Amino acid sequence: MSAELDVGLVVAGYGRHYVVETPEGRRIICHPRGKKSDCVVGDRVRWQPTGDEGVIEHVEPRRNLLFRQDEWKTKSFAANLDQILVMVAAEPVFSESQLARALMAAESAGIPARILLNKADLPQIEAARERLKPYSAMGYDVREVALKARPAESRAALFSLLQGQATLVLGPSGTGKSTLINLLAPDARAQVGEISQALNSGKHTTTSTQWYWLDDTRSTGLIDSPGFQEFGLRQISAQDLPRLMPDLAGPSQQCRFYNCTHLHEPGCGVRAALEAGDVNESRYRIYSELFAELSAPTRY
Ligand SMILES: Nc1nc2c(ncn2[C@@H]2O[C@H](COP(=O)(O)OP(=O)(O)OP(=O)(O)O)[C@@H](O)[C@H]2O)c(=O)[nH]1
Ligand SMILES: [Zn+2]
Repeated sequence: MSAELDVGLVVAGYGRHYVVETPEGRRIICHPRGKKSDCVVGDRVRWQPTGDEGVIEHVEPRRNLLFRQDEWKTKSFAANLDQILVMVAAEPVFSESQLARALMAAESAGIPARILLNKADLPQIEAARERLKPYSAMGYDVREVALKARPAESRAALFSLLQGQATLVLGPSGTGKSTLINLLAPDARAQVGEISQALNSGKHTTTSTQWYWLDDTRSTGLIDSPGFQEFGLRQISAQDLPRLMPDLAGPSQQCRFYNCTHLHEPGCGVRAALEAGDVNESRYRIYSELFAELSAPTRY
């Protein structure tokens, strides 16, 4: 690798096209060298100009990478993250399994995660709060906002959480991700810019991963990624599940058998904690479902 190559940050990815930002803030369309498209938003890269565009020659080693994996494919969200903000809302009713999976993927990648509960102005907030109680009890930071109903207050509360960090926002459709981006990065459209709009013509803009700066000094980054249906966790082995679930980790140390599956063995610490009410039933159900899913042989 030549030291003369320019450095850059990957700020958007559209299939095989990437947008790379220079340290001065200029954005250039780049293509990776070779066939494999192996860079993701958040990557630090070395590139060189080829006319108006550029070629990515080298991807710097990553600090971390958040991805999901099913039987057939691995999908990367972003790299070099400081934290993940998993968004849910009072309505639509969120899937606890999806929430748990996002948190476990983050744990497995070694990235801190927080939970953001939106639409606190709606009456359904009570039920959502109740469902999130086990998550605060197991140590997750759960914040409530009303992005649309109380924007100024929500903005202030979020800024201190995000300042100086690179944060990936994950959340199902309808939770308020666009509302969040527009509230925190009022120039979001301009940041996506003509380059990206041209690359993305014909497609809906939220189908690509996009990095937004929240401040003029470009030190606070918010990354929005496309919605998805399934959050596969094939990168995790069934035996590793309790380690990635903070409420099960402790009890699983108490099991009589070192290779306890926590499903039927005598002297199981996890099931004892479940019976004592220290582990929530829905969490145990999520564990059992994931255990079955990750223990099943791949079908091809
Ligand atoms: N009541 C209430 N509604 C909100 C709040 N924040 C956002 N909404 C509404 O929730 C709906 C979804 O918000 P979006 O920001 O479009 O959600 P999204 O997550 O980007 O959804 P997609 O565009 O489908 O990915 C919109 O109708 C918003 O007006 C809030 O604080 N309270
Ligand atoms: Zn056990």
